[in-house]
Amino acid sequence: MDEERTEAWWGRRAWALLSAVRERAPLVQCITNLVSMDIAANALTAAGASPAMLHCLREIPDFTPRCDAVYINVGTLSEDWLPSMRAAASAGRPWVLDPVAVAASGFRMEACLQLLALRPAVVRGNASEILALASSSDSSSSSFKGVDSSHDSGEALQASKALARSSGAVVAVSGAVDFITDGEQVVSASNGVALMQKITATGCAVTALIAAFVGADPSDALAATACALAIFGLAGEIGMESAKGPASLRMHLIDALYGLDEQTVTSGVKIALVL
Ligand SMILES: Nc1ncnc2c1ncn2[C@@H]1O[C@H](COP(=O)(O)OP(=O)(O)OP(=O)(O)O)[C@@H](O)[C@H]1O
Ligand SMILES: Cc1ncsc1CCO
Ligand SMILES: [Mg+2]
Repeated sequence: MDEERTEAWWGRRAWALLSAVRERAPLVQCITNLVSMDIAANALTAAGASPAMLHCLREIPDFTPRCDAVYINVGTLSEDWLPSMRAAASAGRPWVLDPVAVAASGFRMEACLQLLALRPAVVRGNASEILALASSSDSSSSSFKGVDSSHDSGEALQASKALARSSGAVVAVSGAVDFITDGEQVVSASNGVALMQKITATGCAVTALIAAFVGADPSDALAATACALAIFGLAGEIGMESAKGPASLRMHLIDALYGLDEQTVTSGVKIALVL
């Protein structure tokens, strides 16, 4: 990094990336879990991207090469879908992995490790998922509780750096503070509200948004990932001003994402270099 990446620099970068998404409307193929399809597609559309929830193996050779980015999420993995995931990940487009509940089973861990070998640009998970993937073995971890994290994001910081180095991907750990690393640099994104954890598949939706940002500007996956996480969190903060609980936060977050303007983004995103 040559120029100094101050908080103001990140604010301008986040606005530039959101503007690029709105202008270019990147086509994002999502092979994602059945729970997340609606919120992920709506988050992408509200941000200005163009989602396509296609997962049929026979469509991938025609469709995936035309996409700007691919998003693969193993939340409701099945044997039928895994070949589609592998084919889409191998289609030569930048792609992003969400290893939901990777420690749920040996099958899921093996699938995620196979996908990881197909060189995702970005991996985004919660702390428990990144810890499990980095240690990449213990499918009977005693602290494993399902799709939600039982660890704070900071606990997975070293694991995320190790995973970034071994996989070549940018790795993001979400939580109260999101950490994003390429194995060398670590950046934090501190936007968001705790109630976002009470809306199912917000993590899946923000990973889809990361794919859209990478699709709009594949030149710097670390910056795209940090800005997508901060912008999604900022939309959560604004949505929280009108929300009465998780269901209305979901609605207001999507409205806020749609309505973000330059002043709100440049002054609202909280991204910093972690020393
Ligand atoms: N305590 C918190 N405070 C602020 N923001 C949070 C908090 N916890 C999570 N978030 C934000 O919520 C979003 C989802 O992150 P989370 O870590 O809950 O993902 P996840 O566990 O993969 O979710 P899911 O599996 O439901 O999709 C991220 O944008 C993250 O920054
Ligand atoms: C609840 C749930 N189960 C499988 S995927 C998913 C969405 C949150 O990750
Ligand atoms: Mg998740």
